Amino acid sequence: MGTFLLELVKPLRWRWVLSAGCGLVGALAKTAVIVVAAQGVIGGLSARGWLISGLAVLVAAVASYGEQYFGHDVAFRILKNLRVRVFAHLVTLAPAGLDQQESGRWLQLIGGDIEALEVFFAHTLGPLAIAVGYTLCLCAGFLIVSPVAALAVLLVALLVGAAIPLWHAARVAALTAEAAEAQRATRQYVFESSENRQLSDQLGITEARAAETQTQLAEAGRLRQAAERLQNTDRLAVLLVLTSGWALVVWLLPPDAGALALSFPLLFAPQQALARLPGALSRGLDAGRSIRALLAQTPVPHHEPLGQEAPTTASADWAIRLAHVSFTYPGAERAVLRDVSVTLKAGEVVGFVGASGSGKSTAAKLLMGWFAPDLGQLVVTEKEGASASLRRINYMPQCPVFFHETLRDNLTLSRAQPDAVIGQQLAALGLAPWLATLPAGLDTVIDPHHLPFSTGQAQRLELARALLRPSQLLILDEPTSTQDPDAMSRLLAVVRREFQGAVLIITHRPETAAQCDRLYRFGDQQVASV
Ligand SMILES: Nc1ncnc2c1ncn2[C@@H]1O[C@H](COP(=O)(O)OP(=O)(O)OP(=O)(O)O)[C@@H](O)[C@H]1O
Repeated sequence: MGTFLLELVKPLRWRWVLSAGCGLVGALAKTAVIVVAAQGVIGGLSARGWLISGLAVLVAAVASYGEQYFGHDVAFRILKNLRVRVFAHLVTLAPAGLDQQESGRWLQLIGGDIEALEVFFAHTLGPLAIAVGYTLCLCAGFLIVSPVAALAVLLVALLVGAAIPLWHAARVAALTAEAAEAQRATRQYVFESSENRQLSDQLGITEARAAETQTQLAEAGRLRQAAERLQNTDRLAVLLVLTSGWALVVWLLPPDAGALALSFPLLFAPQQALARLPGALSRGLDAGRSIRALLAQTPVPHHEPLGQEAPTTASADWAIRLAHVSFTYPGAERAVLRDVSVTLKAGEVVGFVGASGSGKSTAAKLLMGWFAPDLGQLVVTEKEGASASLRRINYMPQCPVFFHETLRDNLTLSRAQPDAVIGQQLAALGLAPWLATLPAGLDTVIDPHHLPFSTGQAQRLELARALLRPSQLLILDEPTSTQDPDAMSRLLAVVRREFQGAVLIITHRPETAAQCDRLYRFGDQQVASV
């Protein structure tokens, strides 16, 4: 873990050293101001004393600024670098690696863990380095006056800066872990509730979910408050250590070191700043562990990436085939498919039918190259059987997905495409009358939480999106589940007319299956051609 964290800060080490250096100089300058002021209280200040304290105030101010500036510079650069790395890695894991993963986990990682690491570098490592350097300088200062008093200073510094924070951490560790878990669960719940707001409205459970969110937030708050309360006992312990140390040092110091004796209780601010260190340290280490685990996650073996060449439509000879394929999901014990072969050819509409869980979507994912088969092959051919690379595939998932963008951008996925072409596609799918009701037309901004269309229209819009993007294979996952039989026939007729590539339909509906050219029936790890 240490190596991973050091690796993050390595390119920024000089900025970090500058921040810690400024912090140390600032702390020493503040101490000089305190001692000179104590001297003033005891015997009045000479002109030299005023000059020294004036200079020390100036140095302390500049050094504090430097510490904050460089410290935050390091922290925000780490924040940026980590976010870029994590997002880039998520892209390499998608889609198979993110399949069936909890969104709350990603939110916690991106929102909570990366920020915890930023805090770790800005408010944990820096103060630790400053406190260690400062304690050494303080002991050296006292050593000149009295070696025994220097030992007492070291003891107080260790108690305030290490023993009390560690004692605090031991009591607070379980609470912190529980609070982090509560936060993750709350994020997942809030995320799901807002994503499925429409469904909650339909079922009349929106208020119940809102109340549950309040309860979860209150629980997370309660855990945080419990951790805060523990700090009061720490403050008391620090007060006790400082007053006993003070009495001891006053007794040990020679009479002419009155300024040091008087200022003693105010000399341990850098050590007191470490009060929360172990908590932040363990939170930082936990966050580091989850981020490292994500970055170490290797992409699921999949087919070679889709070709980068310009989008293409299928030639008449184009075909894609799973040949004698067996597949078990990573970590699962039972194979979903065993020695299965299916072929899809340009111009054909093929249906996958079979019971729920029989492996229809899995076969589609293998065709899309999300996963590589354990045995057998994914074969793509064109022009009289010559092998070809897997190019553009369009997948229309069961649940339509819309972004908070204009209708145009939702349909073209931000590619330049003439409005006339989009309009024709919508008209072909029977959506022209609906489009005419939108005052802003294609410029209408779609709010994913308040969709301005029905579920059936949403599926047709998704199909329009798929047809607007030239591809060789179009996979429709239950495309007609919310369509009435007439609308369904029209929809399939449009697909046949508008699309030249191979079409795969995954369906449970006999009416849809009846309209396919060929069917594959899935069941018990096997597939039969019907
Ligand atoms: N990412 C995954 N990781 C592990 N197991 C999975 C994953 N996706 C699906 N499965 C399992 O693989 C089996 C086949 O699932 P699949 O989704 O392919 O079935 P299906 O025939 O498409 O079902 P449905 O008609 O309900 O969509 C099921 O037992 C399912 O639980």
